[in-house]
Amino acid sequence: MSKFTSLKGLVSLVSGGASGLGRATVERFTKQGARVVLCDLPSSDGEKVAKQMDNCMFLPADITSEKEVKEVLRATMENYKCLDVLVNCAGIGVARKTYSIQKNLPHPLDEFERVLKVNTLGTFNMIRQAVILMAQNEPNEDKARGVIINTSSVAAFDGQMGQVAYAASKAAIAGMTLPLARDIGEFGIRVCTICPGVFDTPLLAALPQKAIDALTKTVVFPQRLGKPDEFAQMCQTIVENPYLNGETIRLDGALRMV
Ligand SMILES: NC(=O)c1ccc[n+]([C@@H]2O[C@H](COP(=O)([O-])OP(=O)(O)OC[C@H]3O[C@@H](n4cnc5c(N)ncnc54)[C@H](O)[C@@H]3O)[C@@H](O)[C@H]2O)c1
Ligand SMILES: C[C@@H](O)[C@H]1CC[C@H]2[C@@H]3CC[C@H]4CC(=O)CC[C@]4(C)[C@H]3CC[C@]12C
Repeated sequence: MSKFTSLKGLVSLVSGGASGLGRATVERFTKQGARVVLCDLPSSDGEKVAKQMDNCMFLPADITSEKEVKEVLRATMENYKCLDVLVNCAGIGVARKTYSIQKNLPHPLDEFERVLKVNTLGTFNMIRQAVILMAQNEPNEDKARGVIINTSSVAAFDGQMGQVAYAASKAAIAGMTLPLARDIGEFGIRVCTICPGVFDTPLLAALPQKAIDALTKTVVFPQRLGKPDEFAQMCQTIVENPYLNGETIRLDGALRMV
């Protein structure tokens, strides 16, 4: 069976794999026979989560650190001799308006910078180093060597009040998708980005229940929060469809945030 027609045996690196959408991706990929490197912060549940799964190892790193990501990729090569799939799930959110007139305070610049650094720079840091490994892979019959999946958000297009930093960071990830595909297509590496709507994860749980209920009511169909495995299923679909490249895919039940 040609490589990438199933997840079986593929060496996959999932950032943010200790929680939420990343964790669901690690679970689905390991169940489908992939060998998975779970990358997350040292302070995360990464070690515990990896131990609960077959063919999964935890390699701690802050995705914004060039040195730490380089070490994760080195260790991936040492343990698995290659890297086939990268799924970038690691990310943070913040709720902050551009200007709080009540406090006469503008959006803190360091907060804006932090969100862009983790979500956008961190995602690119993973990609720029993973490509080096993928480009060394033996190509399959279709000359394919690797697949990269990024996580943006519907906020990239329907950013709400208080989400200027988050929306900017996610719009940048969506904006990177096509130029990345153009840059690394010559190595046989495909790039796609998923824009999730509202999914039932610890990140969303930071919202008050009333706000979660209000957001859920704006999902057209099915009118419920997304299940993290539905995100993971989209990751599997992207890996297994060799003609899907350079695309940004909304996965949101037709939600358009107001
Ligand atoms: N949950 C949603 O409704 C939703 C919707 C759209 C997009 N997203 C995006 O999906 C991704 C996953 O979100 P989630 O809901 O699973 O969140 P989550 O908080 O459950 O998981 C995020 C994971 O990323 C890790 N992480 C954060 N900063 C990191 C860093 N610097 N280095 C390494 N790991 C880091 C965290 O430790 C955590 O394990 C995020 O990028 C988020 O913006 C989530
Ligand atoms: C579509 C999703 O990416 C966003 C929709 C609502 C956002 C949340 C809004 C409240 C924020 C509170 C906070 O300080 C942390 C981040 C948020 C939970 C934020 C995360 C992204 C979503 C879920």
